[in-house]
Amino acid sequence: MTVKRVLVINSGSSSVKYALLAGEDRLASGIVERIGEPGSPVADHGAALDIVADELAGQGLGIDSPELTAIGHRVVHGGTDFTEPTLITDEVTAMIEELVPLAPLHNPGNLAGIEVTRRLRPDLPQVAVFDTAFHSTISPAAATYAIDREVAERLRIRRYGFHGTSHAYVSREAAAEAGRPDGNVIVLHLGNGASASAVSGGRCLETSMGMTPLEGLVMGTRSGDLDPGVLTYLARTGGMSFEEIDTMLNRGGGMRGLCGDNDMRAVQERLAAGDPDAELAFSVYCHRLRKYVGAYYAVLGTVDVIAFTGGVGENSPLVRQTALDGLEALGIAVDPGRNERGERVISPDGTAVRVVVIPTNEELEIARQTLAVLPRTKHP
Ligand SMILES: Nc1ncnc2c1ncn2[C@@H]1O[C@H](COP(=O)(O)OP(=O)(O)O)[C@@H](O)[C@H]1O
Ligand SMILES: CC(=O)OP(=O)(O)O
Ligand SMILES: [Mg+2]
Repeated sequence: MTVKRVLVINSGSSSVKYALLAGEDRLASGIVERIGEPGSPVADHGAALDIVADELAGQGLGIDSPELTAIGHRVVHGGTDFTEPTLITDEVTAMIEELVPLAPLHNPGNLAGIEVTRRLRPDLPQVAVFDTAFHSTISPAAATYAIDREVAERLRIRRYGFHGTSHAYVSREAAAEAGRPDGNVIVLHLGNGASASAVSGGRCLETSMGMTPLEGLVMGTRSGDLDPGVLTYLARTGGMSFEEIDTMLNRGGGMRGLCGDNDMRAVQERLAAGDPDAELAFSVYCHRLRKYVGAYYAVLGTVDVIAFTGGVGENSPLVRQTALDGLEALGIAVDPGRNERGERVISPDGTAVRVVVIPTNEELEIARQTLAVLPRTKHP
């Protein structure tokens, strides 16, 4: 049996990541960054996809390869229309287009990627894997904002949640490794964007991002949770336009807003040097995390595993230690030696809750979900 090859395209707001997988093996992968930023040679997502195509061709693994079975695309917002990976047709791209107002920073880039690869390979099945899909199981109690119901329904305002591919992959790995595939897991996905989820028996019960990827944890450049009264105050008294407010919260908030640096490595270097702005930023970041761990403990009732993932979660012992500090009464603790050495299990033996570090693999999960769709559908 030949191993099926899947090309995965992960278009973000300002980057495109790609990976070519043969079964579970990565044959090639890369990233094109700073798309559309001032001074960047990469003008838009179309230009980024050209670079991806060139890089693959340069390794003899071109998009035109007859060995390719399918192409899988990350699509950030699937609204309530898409709760499963979906074979891409003209009708599907039109529906993704309709969701652009709900994810203006993300869905246009996803669509640009889809357009390029469909043009290059109209013969191949292409599948959309949605960030929101894994969270479609959260209850009405968790999904509903307490605002006017008619307005909310008309404008599709509710909690959708994001990073679902990562939460699905990491929660499954964490539960299986703990010997508790039906267990309760809290996943902390800490990258540039950051989100938490509460998962029970493989089903998502709660997640920290909301209608957009702005709610919840403190992120690199996004504020996370905020009193909604701040928005009206900024407009009415601060004299800011909605565009300015949007930019301030999405691109000039989070760690960047608090201390000027959005990269956690830089923040930690300044912290070590005693910089008070970095100290405040770091403490706000970790306090918010600890608060969500406590909240999701209550949502789940009992917790088997807490899993850290994403660039910060995988690489920062200091964040992991600080975020879970003082939770011994809940059966949560971090062993300093294991944590510093970056071991897979970082809790001490004998504690009730296992704390683990699991590198996320969104590309592998997208490839798996892409292949899972194929037997169920016929490429038109
Ligand atoms: N050794 C490290 N220590 C602390 N933070 C790190 C380290 N390595 C990477 N990071 C942080 O990871 C973040 C990027 O996470 P990543 O998951 O790669 O991003 P994305 O959300 O774009 O996929 C950055 O804030 C970076 O500072
Ligand atoms: C949805 C989202 O926040 O994605 P990212 O972390 O890639 O920006
Ligand atoms: Mg990411």
